[in-house]
Amino acid sequence: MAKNAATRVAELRQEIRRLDHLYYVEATSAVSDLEYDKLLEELKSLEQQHPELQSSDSPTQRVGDAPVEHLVQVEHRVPMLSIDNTYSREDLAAYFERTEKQLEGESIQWVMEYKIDGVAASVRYEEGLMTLALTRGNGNVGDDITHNIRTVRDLPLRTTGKNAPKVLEVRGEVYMTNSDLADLNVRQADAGQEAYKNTRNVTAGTIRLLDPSVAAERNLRFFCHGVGETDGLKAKNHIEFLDEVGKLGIPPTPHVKLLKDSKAALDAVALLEEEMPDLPFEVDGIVFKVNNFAQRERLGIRSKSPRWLIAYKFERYEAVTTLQTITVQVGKTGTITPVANLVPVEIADTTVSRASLHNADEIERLDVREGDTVVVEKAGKIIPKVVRVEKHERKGDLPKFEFPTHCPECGTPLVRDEGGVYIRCPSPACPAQLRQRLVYFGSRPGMDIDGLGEEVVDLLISHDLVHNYADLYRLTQDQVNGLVWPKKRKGKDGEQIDVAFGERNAAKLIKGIAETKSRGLARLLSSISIRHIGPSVARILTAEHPSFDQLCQASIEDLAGIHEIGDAIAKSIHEFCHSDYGRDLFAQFKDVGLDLTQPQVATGDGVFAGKSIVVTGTLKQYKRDEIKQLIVQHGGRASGSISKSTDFLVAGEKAGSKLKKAEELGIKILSEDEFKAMIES
Ligand SMILES: NC(=O)c1ccc[n+]([C@@H]2O[C@H](COP(=O)([O-])OP(=O)(O)OC[C@H]3O[C@@H](n4cnc5c(N)ncnc54)[C@H](O)[C@@H]3O)[C@@H](O)[C@H]2O)c1
Ligand SMILES: [Zn+2]
Repeated sequence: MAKNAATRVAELRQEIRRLDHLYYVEATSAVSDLEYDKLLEELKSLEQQHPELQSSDSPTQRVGDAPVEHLVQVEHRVPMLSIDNTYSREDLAAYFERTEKQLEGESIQWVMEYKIDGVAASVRYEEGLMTLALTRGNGNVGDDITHNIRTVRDLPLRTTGKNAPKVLEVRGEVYMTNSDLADLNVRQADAGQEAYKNTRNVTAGTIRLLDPSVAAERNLRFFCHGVGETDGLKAKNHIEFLDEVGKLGIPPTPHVKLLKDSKAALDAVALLEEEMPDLPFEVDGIVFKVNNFAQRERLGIRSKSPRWLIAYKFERYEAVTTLQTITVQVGKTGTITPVANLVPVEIADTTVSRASLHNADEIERLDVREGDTVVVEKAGKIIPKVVRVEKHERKGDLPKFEFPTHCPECGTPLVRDEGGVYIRCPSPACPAQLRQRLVYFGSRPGMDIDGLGEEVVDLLISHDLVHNYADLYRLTQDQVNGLVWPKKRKGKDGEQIDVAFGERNAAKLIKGIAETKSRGLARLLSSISIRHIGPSVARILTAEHPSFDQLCQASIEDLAGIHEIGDAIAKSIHEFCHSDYGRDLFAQFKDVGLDLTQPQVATGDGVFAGKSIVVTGTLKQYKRDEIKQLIVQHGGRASGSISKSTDFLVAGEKAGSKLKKAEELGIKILSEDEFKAMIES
């Protein structure tokens, strides 16, 4: 075993050194960062399991950069370290937990920043004058790149303001914007030279050139995100530091957020992820840092990275391909999304043939046209998107994309959301919206239909069994039994076997649907995706107009006159009631036996207020519907099945499995008489 491990360790070290050389010296990469980090992780864990194999020159112990021969090497006064990284939220959470343990009993504020995908540099100011700029090198010794850093226009040669610190070494990222890269690539093409793949590669290559005029032309930029040797700095934490350097005229890293604890930090990841696609520069992740300098000191350093910060990296991959056509899709609630249909291209082991273009404004912004060469990116779990157009490769004058004016599915004229960027199909009968709507109809906040989830909805639609909500109530056991799932099962000999929906599931589904017939008008109205009509609005409307017919008789003024009902709601419900679609749908609902009235109760009142009650067995004094009505009238919810959240079971004669289950769960059981006594009390 140890022998195998030794071989593998040697193999890994050799491969990682090769990749390091390509990455740091030649400024290219043979594999993705994720793949590289996996190799490094494997090496680390082998070295941990086999301490005898550890060695100080292993790539796990060193910061990767290597000096360039023709440049002058200078020792760092304070080492420039690496950052430990993770690709998963679980690991990130585990890191926060570890750090909190190390600083037991203290509260830790976290700073969240983008991890700019550029090249690290340390820039030294003495008495306000830029004196030296170094690459990170191997962390202890870097290359002198002062001549190139002087060309970075957003870095001052002399700091602004009065009280310049005696010594200030700012650490940060030299980077290039995406549009500068696009311009550069146009110039490259004009000169008959190859395009640069990404901004980081160009930047890494440029800052180490001897002739500074190239760097000047390429418009490099800088963000400060850290600090090296200092004398005379006032800041006690990172936020103060960024503020202080900003006042000196040095650009601090942007979009910084201060989070009060690790929970807030985890929640905030989504904020930066959301803004990411709109940034003018590349980022490859998010960095979290302990804000307080004294706490950083106490946390200290491990082999090659400080303990007080971590990089949460995105798996990010790019590819260049041709955009053949742009089509539009009708999505959730009618939103129209443009989609790029691409010449299939491999990105991160998957073949990508479609990518999102988000909305009409995005098409405008990218100025993307059918036939263009485009850069497609797949970052993390995000769906692939078109990040930019290689305009210099556009052949001739391609026509601009015309956004459709009518829904491609149902032909209804499209409308732009008030004030929004989205264009929607406003037709409630649009078949493209059917799936989303049925899924919501069956969900908990909707009609809460037992057994009707996304997959079942898909199955029913694909077999052409439902075209609207009412069709659900027309389904028969026979129709559903034999439905076959799209995914097959593997048999003993590897053969593909059909999986049928099955009798039990079918019975359960039909029963689950039927049980919702008595949910009442309010629930029904808020389940069928009428604009502005959610559960509470529906309850208010039906309290005033307790049947669908009464609701239809109300004028817009009547409706808008109801307390808490505004004009937009009044208009929306009125329009619905008087539309062909609305009338027809409710005629069908009536036809299949849905209760289109709302029992009158002061919500939250009555003996059963907030309680869930199930009825079972044969009752002597009440009909089923009657007792359910009574439950609702007394503030309760009549439910079909027993669960932990059931409060009472009303058990008549010959009560069977439900009674047994209720007993097992310790649910209070009421006889008919007890029930009667309660509502009459
Ligand atoms: N694909 C390959 O072949 C290959 C080869 C070698 C290295 N790599 C990648 O490089 C990584 C190792 O490089 P590294 O040690 O430079 O780590 P790193 O690049 O992942 O992170 C450290 C650097 O992030 C920069 N940074 C950007 N924004 C920052 C911010 N807001 N705050 C702090 N720092 C910020 C700093 O300059 C710092 O030096 C590997 O984990 C791998 O992902 C890839
Ligand atoms: Zn439509």
